[in-house]
Formats: sequence, C-alpha cells, structure tokens
Amino acid sequence: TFLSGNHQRTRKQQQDDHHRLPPSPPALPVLGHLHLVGSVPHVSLRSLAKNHGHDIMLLRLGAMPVIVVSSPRAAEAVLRTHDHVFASRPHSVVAEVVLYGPSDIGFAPYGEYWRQARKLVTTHLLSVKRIQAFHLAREEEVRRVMGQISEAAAAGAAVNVGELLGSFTNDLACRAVMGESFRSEGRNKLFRQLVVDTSPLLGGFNVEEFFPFLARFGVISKVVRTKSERLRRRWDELLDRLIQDHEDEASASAAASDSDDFIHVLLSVRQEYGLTREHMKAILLDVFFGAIDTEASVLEYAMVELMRRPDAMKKLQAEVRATVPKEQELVSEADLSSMAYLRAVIKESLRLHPVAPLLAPHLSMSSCDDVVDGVVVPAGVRVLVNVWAIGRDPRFWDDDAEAFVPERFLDGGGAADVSFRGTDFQYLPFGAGRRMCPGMNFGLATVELMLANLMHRFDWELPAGKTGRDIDMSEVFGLVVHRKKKLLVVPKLQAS
Ligand code: HEM
Repeated sequence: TFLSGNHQRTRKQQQDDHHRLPPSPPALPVLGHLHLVGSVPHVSLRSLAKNHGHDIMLLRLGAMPVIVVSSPRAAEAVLRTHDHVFASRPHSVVAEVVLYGPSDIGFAPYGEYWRQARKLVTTHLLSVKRIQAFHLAREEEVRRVMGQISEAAAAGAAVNVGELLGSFTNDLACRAVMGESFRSEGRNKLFRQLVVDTSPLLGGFNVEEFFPFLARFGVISKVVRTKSERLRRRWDELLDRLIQDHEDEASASAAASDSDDFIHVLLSVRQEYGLTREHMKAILLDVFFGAIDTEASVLEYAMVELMRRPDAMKKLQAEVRATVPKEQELVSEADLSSMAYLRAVIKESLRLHPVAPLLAPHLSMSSCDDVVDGVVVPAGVRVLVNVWAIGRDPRFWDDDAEAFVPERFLDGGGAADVSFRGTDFQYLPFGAGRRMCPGMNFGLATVELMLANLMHRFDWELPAGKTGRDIDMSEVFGLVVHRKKKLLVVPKLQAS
C-alpha cells in the first residue's frame, strides 16, 4: 500500500495508521475510485463526501491516493493547523518543462526557493503600493473596453462577454509585465495566443497529472513533453527579447520607480534574490497564468448571475449610478470605496463560482498523525479542498446556499462578517495559509473597477427571445473552471 512509503515507521505503527486512514467509499480493483469521479469532479466529489466522509475522505484514483476535504473544520486543519505539512505541490511534467523546473510560485514544491520567490512577488510585484501605482493603467484599459461596448451598443450587436473580458485581462497583465509598449508589434496578441495555446496543456494534461481520473491514456506521453518543449521555446523567444530590451533600457536610465513594469522590477532585485533569467521568466509566467483566466472568470460569472437576477443587476446599477457624478464618463477607483453592494456581488459570485473549485492541489510532505478526529494522512499524498462544496453547504450557509443572494454579505446579512482573506474556512475562494493566492488584491482591483464600469452606463439584455433561465450553466473543469457555452449579451447605452 502507499503507507509502505513511510520508512521511518515500525510495522506496528503502520498497521495502526491503516486503521486510522480517512474513510473511503467502496473501491474497484485497479481503478480504485476512478469510475466515481466524472468530468466535473467538484460536483461528484461533493456527493461522495456526503455519503462517505463529510470532513475528509480517502480516494484511490488508479494507483494514486488522494485526500478530499469537504468541511470548514477539515479545511482549517489542512490549511492552518497543519499547513506546514500540507503546503507543497505535486510534481507535474508540463510545469517542469514550461515553468522552468518549475521555478514559478504556483507549482514549485515547498522549500527555500518557493519561499524567496513568493516573498519577492508579494513585496515587489503585487504590493499595495504597486497596485495603487497601476491604477491609471487599469482605468485606461477599462476605457478602451467601454469604447468597444459603446460601438456594439450603437450597432445593436451582442457582445461575447468571455472573449471581451479575456482580452481585457490579458492586455492588463501584459501591461503590468512589460509596460506601455505592450501593444507594439502586436505583442499583446502574441501573448494572448500563447496563453490560449498553453492553457489546455497546463490546465488539461497538467490537470490530468494532478487529477489522474481525467487521464484517458494513463501515462503522460512523450507527445506532451514534446508539445511542452515547443511551447516553452515560443515563450522563451518572446520573454527573452522583452527582458533583453528592458536590460538595455535599464542600463541607460536610473533605478526602478513605482510606476515600473514587472520586468524592470525583477531586474532591479535580480542580484538581491539571486535570480537567473529562467527564474524571472517562470515568475512572469505566473502572472499570466495567475491573473488572466481568474479575473476574466470572476467577471464573467458575476455578469451571468446578474443576468439571471435582474433585480440584483438593477440594485447594483443604482448603487454605481448614484455614486458617480453625472458628468463623469467612467467610474474611477476613487468611486469604488463606498460601493458595498458591488463588493457583495463579487463575494457572492466567488462563493458560488470559485475559479479553482478544488484549489490548486496540495501535497503532504510528511505523515500527519491527527488531522481531524485522530485521522492519519501519510506523506506524499495529494490533498484537494473542495471549496466549491463547502461554499454551497447549507450547514454553514443558509437554506438558500445554492441561490445567488449578495445581500447575505451586506451589514445585517447572515454572512456580513465572512471574509475571503483565509480566516473563515467556510469561504475560501483564494485558499488560505502559506499557499494562499498572493494576487488577491491585485485581482480584486481589476474585477471591482471593471464590474462597476459595466454597470455604469450600460443596460444589458439577453439576445431576443432569451431569458435568464435559458442561460446554460454547464462548466468545464480545469485549473480555472470556465463556462462551456459562451455568454452573449446585448449592451444598451443608458439614455443620460
Ligand atoms: C480574482 C482573481 C483570483 C482568484 C480568484 C485567485 C485564486 C487563487 C487560488 C484559489 C489559488 C490556490 C490557493 C491554494 O492552492 O491553496 C491561487 C494561487 C495563486 N495565485 Fe491567484 N487568484 C486570483 C488572481 C491572481 C493574480 C492577479 C495573480 C498574480 C498576478 C495570482 C497569482 C497566484 C499565484 C502565484 C498562486 C500560487 C501561490 C502559491 O502556490 O504559493 N492570482 N489563486
């Protein structure tokens, strides 16, 4: 069994441990529980947990043991009490090739490199100071999108929300990474294409490695390695040129300033952190893969829920329109602070649609003797926290847990005090503990500003003959979950 990997433990201890493993549903030979986990794993894992392990259960997916956590108390045990045991990540071939080792933050195993890289990113790239310094860039990019929506409104055309928001968050990430020149020579488009080409591999085969129940062909084949290497060469070519350009510029001018892009910042701390060129490229890739799909997904799901709840949309529009002075064309960041309903809508949307419903997989680095109720988890086991199931569990939310009710997060609502900052374990859209998302504030700044602007001057309608009930909510699972069907909506410029 996989417990035999625990060499330090005596035979007697190992037998004891066996009895104290988390509960498990009945398994098949060879397949284990593979046949029980469908293509939308967070949903099937919730049903399994209901019957076999409310807090924590053990599955065997083919040969691989996986722990699934489905309650706030077990999530707290894994992400806070025993965080030091569960803070690593499983190995992935695609990440090893595409992310240089991996030398990024999201996929790196727990250890000194990860600690330093994460410190660098939180103090220098995603700090409050830098988020503020980036506000003009965010506003300018939002302005562009509003221009595109105005054109669609004038033509009476529908807008593909996912595509519009995806290219917006892509452009913003490019701008953060490489500065204002990101549109020259169509660079933003090259990056968009590269992100789109890499995602299925990182979010597909890579997911198959993490979640082997999705692997249709068993072993990750040579083909995947070859494909990964080809992608890495394309990334190399683009990023090397950009870094080189920045190096040339940096040697011609003074030290980094607040408004500098991420490449300049990384160059300025390169010696302090002992960064190689590959480390820098991997860290930049984390920005692309951490920011683009996540922000676009939060925004798209917020729009979907608002289209399904027109009264909530009206309430949000009223808040935004009452706050922003009449003559002002765009909502600026300064206007956002008093928009309580806006924040409640985003929180509620993240509760029902956490972009990573099982977080990113965690890995136990040693055996943990008493996770909850004396349950043992051995070393080297993947741990999935089903934050999607926990966020919809009526035991921790009200009976309307499955409904979109932003009011619950307002003063006087049932969840008014519940925060997503990793301290309330019934609500973990950004995770918690050492591996919690370091880009939370960076991402939220974008999401808030964009959603407020989408609500400001436009009314939104579904294409003729459709109602909110017709919106297909099917999902496709990946590192970031996304909608199966695109959402088309028709903007109407509000008469002023
Ligand atoms: C609203 C948008 C975002 C959401 C909902 C989100 C959510 C998450 C989640 C759930 C995790 C996994 C936590 C875990 O494994 O326990 C994560 C990790 C991560 N996120 Fe985000 N994220 C967002 C935006 C961003 C942005 C903008 C960046 C960077 C620019 C970013 C960078 C990262 C990185 C580097 C990690 C890995 C952390 C580690 O392994 O130490 N994220 N994020």
